[in-house]
Amino acid sequence: MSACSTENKAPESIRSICCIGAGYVGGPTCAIIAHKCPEITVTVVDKNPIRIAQWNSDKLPIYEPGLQEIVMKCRGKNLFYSTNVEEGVVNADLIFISVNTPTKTYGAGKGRAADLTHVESCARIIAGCASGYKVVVEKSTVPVRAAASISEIFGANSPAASNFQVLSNPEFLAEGTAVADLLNPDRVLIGGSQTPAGLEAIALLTAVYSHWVAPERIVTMNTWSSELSKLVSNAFLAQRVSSINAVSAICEATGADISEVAEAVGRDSRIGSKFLQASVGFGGSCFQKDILNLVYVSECLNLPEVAQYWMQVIVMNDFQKSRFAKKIVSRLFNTISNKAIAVFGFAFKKNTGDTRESPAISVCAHLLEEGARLNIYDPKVETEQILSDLCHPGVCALPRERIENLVTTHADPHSAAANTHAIVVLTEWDEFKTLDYEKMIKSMLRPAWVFDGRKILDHERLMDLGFYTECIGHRYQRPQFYDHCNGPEFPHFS
Ligand SMILES: NC(=O)C1=CN([C@@H]2O[C@H](COP(=O)(O)OP(=O)(O)OC[C@H]3O[C@@H](n4cnc5c(N)ncnc54)[C@H](O)[C@@H]3O)[C@@H](O)[C@H]2O)C=CC1
Ligand SMILES: O=C(O)[C@H]1O[C@H](OP(=O)(O)OP(=O)(O)OC[C@H]2O[C@@H](n3ccc(=O)[nH]c3=O)[C@H](O)[C@@H]2O)[C@H](O)[C@@H](O)[C@@H]1O
Repeated sequence: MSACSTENKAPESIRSICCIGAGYVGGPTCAIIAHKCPEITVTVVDKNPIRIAQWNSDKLPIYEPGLQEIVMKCRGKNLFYSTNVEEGVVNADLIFISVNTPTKTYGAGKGRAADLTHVESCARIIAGCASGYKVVVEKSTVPVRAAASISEIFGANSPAASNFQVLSNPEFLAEGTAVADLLNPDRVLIGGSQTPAGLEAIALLTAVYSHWVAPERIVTMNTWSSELSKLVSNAFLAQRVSSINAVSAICEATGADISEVAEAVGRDSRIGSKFLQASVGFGGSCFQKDILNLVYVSECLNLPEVAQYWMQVIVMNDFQKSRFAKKIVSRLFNTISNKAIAVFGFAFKKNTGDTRESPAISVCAHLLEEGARLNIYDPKVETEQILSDLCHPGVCALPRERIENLVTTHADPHSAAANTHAIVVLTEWDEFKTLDYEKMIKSMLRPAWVFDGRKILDHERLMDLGFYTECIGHRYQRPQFYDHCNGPEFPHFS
């Protein structure tokens, strides 16, 4: 397959890479490495045969703009996908561990700590089959000092593995922009032991990224700083979203506009304008999990005030999601039982089909528990995924059969909106901005509502067309309607 080093000493350069984990990170990252480093053989391995078959097919398992073209260009040349994890490991100079590290759902640290089962299993597989010189790179997001556990597993299981160098190289790509982020990263972070052998391994990995990343963007540091920096980066980003969302509630109550406030605040160069887009709440597989991880690390270090500080970011996010869902019920005369509602968007953000921790899941669950019938449209999320998310234990109090009865997925937004009382926008897909709302309102029941959880629609125009609207962070109702809705005499029919 490839010529990796069989000796114990470091090769002059990395010729062969294996990535364990063909997911949202391993897949795109390795495609870019293969694309930019034609002399390196890159093999992505995964224990999930379906995922590997999809990577080897014309329909990739994940949607990322620009990814398909790069995979098609490199696949079969220097980019391979396989279920044979051991073979991939044995043949590589450098091994990325890019497996999932979800929040623990059992035992010590349940609901907070990162579940490192998959990382540990990779370490044991590597220790069990690899020899010669290997650089093992933590790409997965892990708690600080996880690399020490990997080294310990190596040392305890195999004399050969006790010399493997373990680096931390966390990934900062965002879904939907993974290709652009990987091609032009703000920084590549590499942490390693500050010994001669550690520095040698850091240099080898640096040389891989140097094929396309400028030297000043490759930051090296000690392993623990690198591991912690990843958790802290996500915590800071999520904290900005929760901060602006907290202010959005004040805007809705006062008549201030969150976009104007965000612009005014973000114009301060010390604050900056990014990640100040108010929304129905942040989602995605990582923000919540990584903050919980940070909370758990803080608790374990007997720093309860630090733990509570970061926990508040999640508390605010939960508040935002439930505040939005409750507002929908309230505006629809406090009862949505048996009312049809169109849901536009189910992915956790635009340009991805990923629904992990999507705010749409909890908002839809809330509406279903109130008895609503949901017509869901998302351009990239499959029906089975939507049902599986809503029927997942602990998400919605209703039995699966009832959820399946109440939820209908649609292949186009116009059919989703027909005969409904309201449209609820939960993902900021660009196509929602240019839909024919004039045609749509004619097929809806009156009053026809739009609840814009992403602040992407032209509400003045929607109101001209006859819609009543609600939007995160801004009051759009005409004054007389607003007074009616919010006054003490607001009718309660339930
Ligand atoms: N999704 C994202 O945008 C980002 C994720 N991360 C981090 O990267 C890591 C991976 O995340 P995703 O790619 O989203 O996860 P994912 O769930 O999409 O992919 C992980 C893959 O690892 C495979 N796997 C697990 N254990 C295995 C084993 N022992 N042998 C072979 N394959 C195994 C699974 O089958 C799965 O296909 C996580 O730690 C995450 O926090 C970091 C930055 C961005
Ligand atoms: O570790 C990870 O998994 C990744 O997590 C995030 O990336 P991602 O979750 O893919 O997407 P983001 O663009 O960060 O959006 C996260 C959530 O916040 C929401 N968001 C984001 C920005 C904003 O201003 N407002 C807002 O509500 C998005 O809609 C989405 O639901 C980080 O941006 C990446 O740097 C990191 O690598």
